[in-house]
This record gives sequence, structure tokens and C-alpha cells, in this order.
Amino acid sequence: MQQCYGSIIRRQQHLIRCLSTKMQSFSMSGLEVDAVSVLRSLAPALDPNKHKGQAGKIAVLGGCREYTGAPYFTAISALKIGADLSHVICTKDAAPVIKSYSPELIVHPLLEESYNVRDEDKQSISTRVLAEVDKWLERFDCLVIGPGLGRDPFLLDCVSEIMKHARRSNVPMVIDGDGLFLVTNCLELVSGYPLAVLTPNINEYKRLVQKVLNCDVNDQDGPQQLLSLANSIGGVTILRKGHSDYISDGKEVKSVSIYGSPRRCGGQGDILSGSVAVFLAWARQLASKGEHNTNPAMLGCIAGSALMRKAASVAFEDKKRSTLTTDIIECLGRSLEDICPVH
Ligand SMILES: NC(=O)C1=CN([C@@H]2O[C@H](COP(=O)(O)OP(=O)(O)OC[C@H]3O[C@@H](n4cnc5c(N)ncnc54)[C@H](OP(=O)(O)O)[C@@H]3O)[C@@H](O)[C@H]2O)[C@@H](O)CC1
Ligand SMILES: Nc1ncnc2c1ncn2[C@@H]1O[C@H](COP(=O)(O)OP(=O)(O)OP(=O)(O)O)[C@@H](O)[C@H]1O
Ligand SMILES: [Mg+2]
Repeated sequence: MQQCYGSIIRRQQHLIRCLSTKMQSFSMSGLEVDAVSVLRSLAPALDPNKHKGQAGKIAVLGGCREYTGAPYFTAISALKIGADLSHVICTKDAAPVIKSYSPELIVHPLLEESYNVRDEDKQSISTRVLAEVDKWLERFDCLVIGPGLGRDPFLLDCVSEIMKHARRSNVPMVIDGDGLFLVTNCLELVSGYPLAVLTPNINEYKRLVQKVLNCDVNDQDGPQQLLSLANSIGGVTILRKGHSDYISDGKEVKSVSIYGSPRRCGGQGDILSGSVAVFLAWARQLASKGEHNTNPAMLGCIAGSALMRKAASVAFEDKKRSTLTTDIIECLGRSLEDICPVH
């Protein structure tokens, strides 16, 4: 008898779970975007008349003594998706390590951390770093700021200055990882800049909500809270990563729930930031020709999210529990080809 009750209760619990998942997907369905069509509309033709650089020049600001994997993941993903050139601007210590991962990346050993700098030299070093980065800045179609950047105060001060210059030159910026730590403590760096994209994970989102909206994350009304957050930061675009990705520029909210993988190894957010950067650059090119009138930052996030999730699902099919970020990177090309074949 007891066994019988047990199985009835388990069955009821199962039905409740199914129902709540269904209800969740009904309430989301209005927000879910046709991400595959967006991705197809952004991918440029492989035209033999184009020259190197026209498919995108991306730069990642990140890589310090602690983290060298994250900037590599971001920069190599941008190349594998189709950007022509991918730069990494990192600390002097991190540069030889990142170079050794790949000869494809252009690595600039420019940034310095406090432990390497005397107080009296800080001003001159900061000026020199800024002058060096300035030589390149306007050539970049998008900057990704933060993967593996670390939180050294002197380094973050230099990065703040670089961001101010990038903003003056209208260079789009995808802010991730420690870049979000910086921006959360100094919102004016991005506030009111429509070419800024923030890609917070669960922790980074919590910190942003607490700082900007002065309350806790409200999962009952997640999309509305995301909209208010993007609005309160002056119309930046925010991609809130999770089981579904939610994207808002303060005017609308969209979700991307297709594909995905149950494996949560570190580094997937780094692939995403590289992916968003490339699609954002492509969306801006189309916008400049009058071929798209939706916010390019929204389009870049939608396509970037769809491709990352597709590659993760393809890698998981093969590698299951042993899926690593490098396996997902290897699936970027095939996933793009499945969605958007080269003619
Ligand atoms: N293979 C690689 O190289 C990879 C490198 N990665 C890189 O790692 C960096 C951090 O990103 P993440 O995702 O670990 O940040 P997150 O979830 O907020 O923190 C988790 C917990 O750690 C803590 N904490 C973090 N950093 C801290 C610091 N410097 N100093 C002190 N505390 C720190 C944090 O504490 P809290 O701030 O919440 O108090 C929280 O409890 C970022 O640059 C990312 O790109 C990843 O992309 C993965 C692959
Ligand atoms: N529960 C989930 N189910 C499916 N996909 C997910 C889930 N959580 C996150 N993702 C996807 O994984 C990617 C990375 O998100 P995640 O939250 O792991 O970022 P992150 O913590 O910044 O990663 P990183 O380790 O690179 O810093 C996003 O594209 C998101 O769509
Ligand atoms: Mg991250």
C-alpha cells in the first residue's frame, strides 16, 4: 500500500514538473526570437572581392598573471566564427603564454599589474599604455573587455581610460567577466552608450541588479527586471546568461532558448563574448548599408547566443560529460555551417 502511495506521489510530482516547464515555455513564447533566422541574416557572403579585415577585426582586453585561458577562448572563437583578425591586449606576463596557445592571434603585451609597477611610475606607464592602444583602437570593429582581465586596481584604471577613448571613437564594446566587475563599480563608463553590450552570468547579474536597481534579482518577473536594468543604464544591451539567455536594450526583451548543453564547464561565457562581438560587427556593417534597422547590439547578442548554444549542444552529443570549452570551440565552424551553409 505504502509503495503504491509512493508511486502515485512520484507520478504527481512528475506531472507538476512537466506542467510548470510547459507553463514556463508558454509564458516565454512571446519573447522567444527566431535566432536562427537572425544569425542567417547577419553572416556575410564569402566574396572573393573582399580583402582581409572586411569580415571583422576584433580585440580582446584580457589576460593577466592568473588567467590566460579566457582571453584565448574569446579571441580564437571570434576567428573560428569568421572574423579576419583577432587581437589580444593583455599583461606582459600573460602574453608569451597566450601566444604559445596559437599563432593565429595577434598578442600585444601592453598592460601592467600593480606588482610590477612602482607608485612613482604609474602615471607615465598609464600614459604609455593608452598611447599604444590608441594606435590600434579605431581599426577595431569591436572590443571585448574583461575575459581573464583580473581585478588589479592599477590595471583596471588603465582599462577605464581605454574604454573612454573607445567610446569617443564609437567602437562597440562587449563587457564580460572582470570587465563587468569594473563597470558595476563605475557605471558611467557605459551608461548611455548604445554600442555597449554587457554579458553577465548569474553572479555578475546579481551584482549589477543590486548596484543599479538597489534590490535583489526577481525571477518571478525576470524579463521586466532586465528591461528596467538596461533602461536604467541608459539603453545599453544586456545579455543575461542562463538556462535561457535573455536580451534587452531597455526597449524590448528577447529570449534565446534553442540548443544548449547540460555541461557547465568554465569558459563557455568566453566563447559567447567572442561570438557576440563578431555578430555585432557584422550587424553594424549591414546597418551602415541600410540593410537592417534593428539595434545591432540586440542582433549581435541573439546570433552570438544561438551559435554558442548550438556549438555546445553539438560538442555535448559527442563528448558528453567530458565536454570541454576547447571541444565546443572546435564545433563552432560545423554549427555555423549547419545553420548557414556556405554556397
Ligand atoms: N580558463 C580561464 O582562464 C577562465 C577564466 N575565467 C575568468 O575568471 C574571472 C572570474 O570569472 P568568474 O566567472 O569565475 O566570476 P564569478 O562567477 O563572478 O566569480 C566566481 C567567484 O570568484 C570570486 N572572484 C572572481 N574573481 C575574483 C578575483 N579576481 N578576486 C577575488 N575574487 C574573485 C567571486 O567573488 P565575488 O566577487 O562574488 O565576491 C565569486 O565568488 C574572469 O576574468 C573570467 O573571464 C572564466 O572565464 C572561466 C575560464
Ligand atoms: N543552464 C544552462 N543551460 C543551457 N545553457 C546554459 C545554461 N547556463 C548557461 N548556458 C549557456 O552557456 C553560456 C555561458 O554561460 P555561463 O553562465 O556559463 O557564463 P560564464 O559563467 O560567464 O562562463 P565562463 O566560465 O566563461 O566565465 C551562455 O551562452 C549560456 O547560453
Ligand atoms: Mg564569465
